[in-house]
Amino acid sequence: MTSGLTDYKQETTVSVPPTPVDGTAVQAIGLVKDYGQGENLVHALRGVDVAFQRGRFTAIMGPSGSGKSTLMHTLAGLDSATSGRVLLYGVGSSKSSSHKHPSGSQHVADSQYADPHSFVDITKLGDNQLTLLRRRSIGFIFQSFNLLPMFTAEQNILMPLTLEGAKPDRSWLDLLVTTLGLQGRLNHRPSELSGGQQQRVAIARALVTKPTIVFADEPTGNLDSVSSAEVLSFLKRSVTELGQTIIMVTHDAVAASYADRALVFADGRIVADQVNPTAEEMSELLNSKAQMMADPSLVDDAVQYSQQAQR
Ligand SMILES: Nc1ncnc2c1ncn2[C@@H]1O[C@H](COP(=O)(O)OP(=O)(O)OP(=O)(O)O)[C@@H](O)[C@H]1O
Repeated sequence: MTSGLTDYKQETTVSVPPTPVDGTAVQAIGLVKDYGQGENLVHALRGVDVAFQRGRFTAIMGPSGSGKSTLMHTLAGLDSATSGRVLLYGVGSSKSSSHKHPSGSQHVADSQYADPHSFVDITKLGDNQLTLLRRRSIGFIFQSFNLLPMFTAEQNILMPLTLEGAKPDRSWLDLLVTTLGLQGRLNHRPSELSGGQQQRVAIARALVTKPTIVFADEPTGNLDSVSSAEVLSFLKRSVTELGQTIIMVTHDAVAASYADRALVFADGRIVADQVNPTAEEMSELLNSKAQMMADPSLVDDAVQYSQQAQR
C-alpha cells in the first residue's frame, strides 16, 4: 500500500468547496472547539468563519484565553475540531504529489507547483495522513524554537526533508541560509547560537519544504527587541519576496504591525479584522477588547461589526 498526499486526496477532497474564495490558503468554516465536559466545559472556538489568503502575513491577537492558539492548532491539524471544517488549499495536485522540483531535485509539497484549487478538509484526516500533511505542507515556528540540541543548525534545517528521505533543493537552501544570515553558523549546535540565531534556524527549517502555509506561535516571545525585529523582518520578506503564507499568533502590537492583516479574538470569536495594522491601532483595539472581556455583551456587537467589515 502506498502512503502519501494522493491517499488522503482520494478520500477527502470534493470538487467544489462550500464557499470558494480565490487565492485562499486555508479556510475555517463554522469551526467549533470545546474542551472538557459538564461544569468543566470550555467553548474555545465558537463557530469561527475565516479565510486566509495566499502570500499574506496575518497576525492573530487577543487577550489570554481568547482562543488564538486553539484556532492555530486546529487550522494546523495539531488539535481536532469539535465541529466545522478546515480546508487547506493547494495540496495534493498531481505535480506536488510527484515530489519533483523542475531543477530535478526531490521536492516536497512545493505549493508553487500545486493546483491552488485542490484542497483537503483536514478535519476528515486520520492521524497518519495528518502527520504526512503537516510534514509536507505546513511549517511551524514556535516561541521556544524547538530545535533538536544534538544536531547542527544545518541538520535541524534539513530535518523535515531527512524525515521524508528527500534531498534538499540546494539553491533554495542557499537562499534561505543567506537571507537569514546563517552562513558560518551551519555547523553550530543550538546551544552555541543566540536566541535570535536559533529562531532564524527554526524559520529556515519551517520554510525548507516550501510549505503551503507557515504557522508561527509567538515567534518573538523569547527574543529581545533587536532579535525580534530581525525575525519579523525576515518573516515579512518571506511573504513579500518569496510568496510565503504566514499566520502568526502574537501578544505584541509591534509584531502585529509587520503583518498585512490582524485579527483580534475575544471569547472564542473574531471581534476585529484590521488591514495593514499599525502598532497604535492594535494597542487601541486590544484595550477595547480587554474591556469587552469584562463586559461580554459587547462581544456580540463587535462580532457583527467585524463580519460586516469582512463582506
Ligand atoms: N487542552 C485544553 N484543555 C482544556 N481547556 C483548554 C485546553 N487548551 C485550551 N483550553 C482553554 O481554551 C480556551 C482558549 O485557550 P487558548 O490557549 O486557545 O487561548 P489563547 O488566546 O491562545 O491564550 P494565551 O494568549 O494565554 O496563549 C481557554 O479558556 C483555555 O483555558
